[in-house]
Amino acid sequence: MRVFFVKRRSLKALGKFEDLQISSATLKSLKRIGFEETTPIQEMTIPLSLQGFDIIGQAQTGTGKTAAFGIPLVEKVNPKNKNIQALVIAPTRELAIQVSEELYKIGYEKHARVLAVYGGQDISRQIRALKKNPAIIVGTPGRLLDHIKRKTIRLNDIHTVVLDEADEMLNMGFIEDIEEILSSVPDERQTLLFSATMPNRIKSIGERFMKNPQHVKVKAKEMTVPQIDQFFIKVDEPEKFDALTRLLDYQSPELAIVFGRTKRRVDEVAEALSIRGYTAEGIHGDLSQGKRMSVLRKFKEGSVDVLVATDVAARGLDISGVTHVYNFDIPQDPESYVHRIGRTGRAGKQGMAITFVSPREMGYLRTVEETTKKRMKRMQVPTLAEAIEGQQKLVIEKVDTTIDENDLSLYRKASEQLLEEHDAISVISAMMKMLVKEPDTTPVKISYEAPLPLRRDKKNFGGSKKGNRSGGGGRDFKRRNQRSGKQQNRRDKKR
Ligand SMILES: Nc1ncnc2c1ncn2[C@@H]1O[C@H](COP(=O)(O)OP(=O)(O)OP(=O)(O)O)[C@@H](O)[C@H]1O
Ligand SMILES: [Mg+2]
Repeated sequence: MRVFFVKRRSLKALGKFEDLQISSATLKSLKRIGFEETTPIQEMTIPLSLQGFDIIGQAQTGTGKTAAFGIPLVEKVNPKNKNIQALVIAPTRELAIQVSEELYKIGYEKHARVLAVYGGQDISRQIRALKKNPAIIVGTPGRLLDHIKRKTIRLNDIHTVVLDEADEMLNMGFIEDIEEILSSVPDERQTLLFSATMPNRIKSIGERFMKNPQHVKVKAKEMTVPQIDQFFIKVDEPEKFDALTRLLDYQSPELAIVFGRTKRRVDEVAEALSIRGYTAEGIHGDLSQGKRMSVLRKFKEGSVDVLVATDVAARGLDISGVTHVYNFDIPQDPESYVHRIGRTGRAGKQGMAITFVSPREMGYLRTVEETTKKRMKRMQVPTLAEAIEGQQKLVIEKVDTTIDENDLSLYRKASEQLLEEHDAISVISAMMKMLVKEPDTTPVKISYEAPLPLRRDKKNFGGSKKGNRSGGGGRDFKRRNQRSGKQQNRRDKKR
């Protein structure tokens, strides 16, 4: 196995798509999308993929892995062939939809037909769509298997299989489905695995399904992108909700995702935020597909500005405008942390991630830091005064733009009258008070959630960056990885 390393930190471009032997039709599609230059993972994997190599592609979140596998995939599609030629497997329905949309855009000029098949959508509708001869199928494992068993998907002509979020797909919750799907695909195929994280244990599982895989890793000092400012707040479980609302008031995120550990947690936090006057909605695996899609749509449009989610939204989702990620509960796995916070700071944009950690969970925090090779800075919960100050700043910004962008002549007379009766500061203060969303203390119900079990080994607690990376974390991982399939399934059901 050859290992390629490219030393680049983020989305900084390396080269031109024109130099990568891509057809003029696809170049035209890329132009239409607005991709001008390649990202490092694209630069490195597209030529190898076009040459037919099996690839394990690893690069930080938000650095263009979808197009890295998508462009060669589209290039290799023969639009005249009526059979399915490529398969992309993704862990969640929303991600399958998103990837299919991006492939559609990349394949637009080549007329490469793309179809997403996923659970929760009427299967007969999918069967009708499958009869229209899509060349590329993007799907979730369960529904793909369903179609394979019904023989509504024929895999004989498939030349490429992509596992997006490969480490997740090869983990215990999904591995059996993946094995079954791959056994139905011709052996003479190209297999591509992509993810921001690729623990060695999982990589070797992946290699079982590959021939002479080329490992392309965009090398960076840290596993997370440098544009994400990472903080933690040490907070007792019962204080978490008020800490969250203070942060939301103080930081006024454009769009924020709050990750919770369980579905109940997500429901309760979303409900409690709504009661306190935020436009928040929850998303998790127990909701109907229609509801999941409508929540996500509202979030993308900005009519919901806080999305409360389980790990179902942790991987792959690319929603522009997500400025803040809050880990209401610290994730159990460092990989989950990397993907969760990677919902912000995408495509070179700035982002902020704040992780709540209860005092006895500090071991998990250190394990995350050891894996990502990045220290989180400690932050304090904003004070009430700071929260109000944050809201005032928002009002001041709004006032500035209103003055800049509007004709206010109709309001002058009333304003002058007010100023005859009161001094200017009193008038403005009163208006500020009316406009500022003052912290709300309406009682809400958040059930107590026990912190994660104490990590036995708490090595590397000090401040040294050079900690023994396989210390406490390594041992814990081993224990975790030995969980039975049943336990893993239970974990999957929780989200
Ligand atoms: N060459 C490019 N030029 C500009 N923008 C790009 C380019 N390639 C991808 N992007 C944009 O960057 C964003 C992130 O891309 P993508 O979703 O593929 O990231 P990813 O590496 O798969 O992240 P994750 O690990 O979270 O799945 C998307 O909005 C995508 O449109
Ligand atoms: Mg991705």
